[in-house]
Amino acid sequence: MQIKVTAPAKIHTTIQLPSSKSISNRALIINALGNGTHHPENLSDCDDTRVMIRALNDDKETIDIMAAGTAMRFLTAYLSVTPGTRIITGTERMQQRPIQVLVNALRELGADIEYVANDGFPPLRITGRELRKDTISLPGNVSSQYISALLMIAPVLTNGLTIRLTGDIISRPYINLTLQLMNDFGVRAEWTDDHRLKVEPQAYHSTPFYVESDWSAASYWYQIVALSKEAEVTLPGLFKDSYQGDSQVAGIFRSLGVETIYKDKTVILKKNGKSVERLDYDFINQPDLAQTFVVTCALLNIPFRFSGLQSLKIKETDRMAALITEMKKLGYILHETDGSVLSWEGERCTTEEHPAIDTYEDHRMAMAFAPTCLALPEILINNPQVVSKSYPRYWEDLRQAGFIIKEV
Ligand SMILES: O=C(O)C1=C[C@@H](OP(=O)(O)O)[C@@H](O)[C@H](O)C1
Ligand SMILES: C=C(OP(=O)(O)O)C(=O)O
Repeated sequence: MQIKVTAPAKIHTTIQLPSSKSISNRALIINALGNGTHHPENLSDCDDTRVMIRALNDDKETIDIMAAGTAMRFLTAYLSVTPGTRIITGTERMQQRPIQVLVNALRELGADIEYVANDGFPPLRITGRELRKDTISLPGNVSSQYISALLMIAPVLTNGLTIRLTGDIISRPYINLTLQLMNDFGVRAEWTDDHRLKVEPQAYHSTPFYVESDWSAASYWYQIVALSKEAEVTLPGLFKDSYQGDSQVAGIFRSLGVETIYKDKTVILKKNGKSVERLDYDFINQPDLAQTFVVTCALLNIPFRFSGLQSLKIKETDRMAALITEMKKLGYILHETDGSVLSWEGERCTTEEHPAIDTYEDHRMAMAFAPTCLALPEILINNPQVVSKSYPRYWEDLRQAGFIIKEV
């Protein structure tokens, strides 16, 4: 399927964003580990949360988590301490996303995990058992989801867990998000130094919990305001002191001329037109925002150097390669350095006449490229349904804001 997206001249709208999938999936795992009696409220309705709910509620032998990285990693740890034998698998891409660091860590703690096909990758066959070892060391520079997965099971391990992280730590706000959620469910879990986490054995307490809106999804509305001539967008369900690291999007977009007004658990985005001349930023803590800023800066003609992007190669697609290829269709030549930096110094090539953006089964490719129609006559997006991974109503919300979306 392919759609053509055309932009309105002005935007003045209120958008109800999806709930955070990162918070939803943590709340679900913690609730299951604590045999919670309160069900988390306002859960995301996205694919990644749906597969998590299904996995926790069904007792089928094989669990298919499709493309959900959090579900794959969190459930691998969860199943390692839950009675029974299950196979966990996902899409073809999920079977190429590495899980060895987590499997090695869990095996070292005593877990029974086998690779069903290729060593280091899903599918996995897991038999739950008691884990008694209480210290583990693992690299912090591959995916923070491995660390979050270990942290969430840590309080129910017989002797608790001390986790030592080696190397640089990527996506640290997601580890802090996990600690925060554990805390909300009555468990003390904390950093004891910059590279060490400690959790004593203790029980989770069931508690009413309401999931906030998704700041990563908000980033596309910031982008829309930045690329519009005239726009004001109200986003209920977001607030300043959010648990989500991607709430930093507000500060970065401020330098691209978008002002954020915080008002009673609602934010209002307004264009102030005051933009920097170039943007250099380290995305090590907010990898999911990289696509939004690559596309926005180039279309605003703002040269950039974005570092800390090493994890982009193992996400829904190789996002570095996908960005380079698709931006070229729009006439922008990006450069990759050392697998972790993407930069653009203003170099242009011929723009394709009717560019059609490939989405590579990556929701963020579709969502970050659709707003380009604000600066172009129109944009074509291939396989637009990929947005359901995190933001199923994305296209409906664009329509509500005045965009015209037609199947071609
Ligand atoms: O823990 C989480 O909820 C997430 C952590 C990040 O992954 P990495 O830690 O693999 O960078 C992020 O990219 C992903 O979308 C969600
Ligand atoms: C990387 C992402 O998700 P995950 O790793 O959980 O599949 C994402 O949503 O951008």
